[in-house]
Amino acid sequence: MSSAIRVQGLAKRYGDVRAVDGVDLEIERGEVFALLGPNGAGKSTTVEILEGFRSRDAGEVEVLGVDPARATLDWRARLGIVAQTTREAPELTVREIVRHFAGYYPGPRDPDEVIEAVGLTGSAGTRLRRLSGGQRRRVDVALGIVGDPELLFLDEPTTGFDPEARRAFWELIRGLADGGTTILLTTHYMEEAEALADRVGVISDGRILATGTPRELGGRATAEAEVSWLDPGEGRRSLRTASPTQVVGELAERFGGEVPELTVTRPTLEDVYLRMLGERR
Ligand SMILES: Nc1ncnc2c1ncn2[C@@H]1O[C@H](COP(=O)(O)OP(=O)(O)OP(=O)(O)O)[C@@H](O)[C@H]1O
Repeated sequence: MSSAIRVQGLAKRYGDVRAVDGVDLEIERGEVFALLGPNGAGKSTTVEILEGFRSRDAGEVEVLGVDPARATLDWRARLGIVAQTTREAPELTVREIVRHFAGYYPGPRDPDEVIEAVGLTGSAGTRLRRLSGGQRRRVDVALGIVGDPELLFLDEPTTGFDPEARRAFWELIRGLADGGTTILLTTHYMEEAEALADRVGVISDGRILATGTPRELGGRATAEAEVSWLDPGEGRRSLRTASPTQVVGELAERFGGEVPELTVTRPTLEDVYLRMLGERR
């Protein structure tokens, strides 16, 4: 299978600002890829170039085998885009707007099924202006997937969701991924990247600092673990070690069984992400 997205040496300037400064990126078909980076890192600029909404200054870009700078309607119909929320058509109901958007695509999904998939069946007859922020966001997702896209762009999809809605959304995205949809996600939530992404890329100042699976990024999988426990005489103790199993074994022997308040942790995705950004500055 060919790549869904292939980017080489991508660059874009706004005046003196190098918003994207030599990005290389390859995303396989069927992959869920999360692009992580602080505000102003160049995520939106990169994604909008891939979507064909922004021009580039340099670099090679192929999305579903097509250069987005020469986008056609056929190509566009193969993409799904969930951008930041718009507030258009407040008087339409959920069902009306999903049906309306389905009409733009050659092979749309069943609108009622899509409404069900985003958990809005109970609000299908409700006007958009009456929905909560989180419900409105689900409509955005419904409009992004109603065309049955091969490639879905999700820009900070769960901002403003409560924890339950976020979990439900993750299930929806996993279902799409299981069905073979390629997904490029931007998010500021590390747990979202960890829950959904096959691979993540960290971008800062328009450059990719690292890519890898969430488990392995920045040497996470092989990083030292921290073993922590409560020592009755000395209070909370902790120890960094490359062999936590051995340390826990020794502690268990010392305590003759249960080690009080024992925890074993490795750096979180957020830890390695923040370290990478810190080293960059
Ligand atoms: N239309 C524009 N005109 C001028 N500068 C821009 C424009 N769009 C973006 N920039 C600048 O380009 C840089 C990258 O912005 P971009 O929006 O791509 O970042 P981002 O990673 O998506 O940030 P955020 O997480 O805040 O959405 C920033 O310095 C931004 O100020």
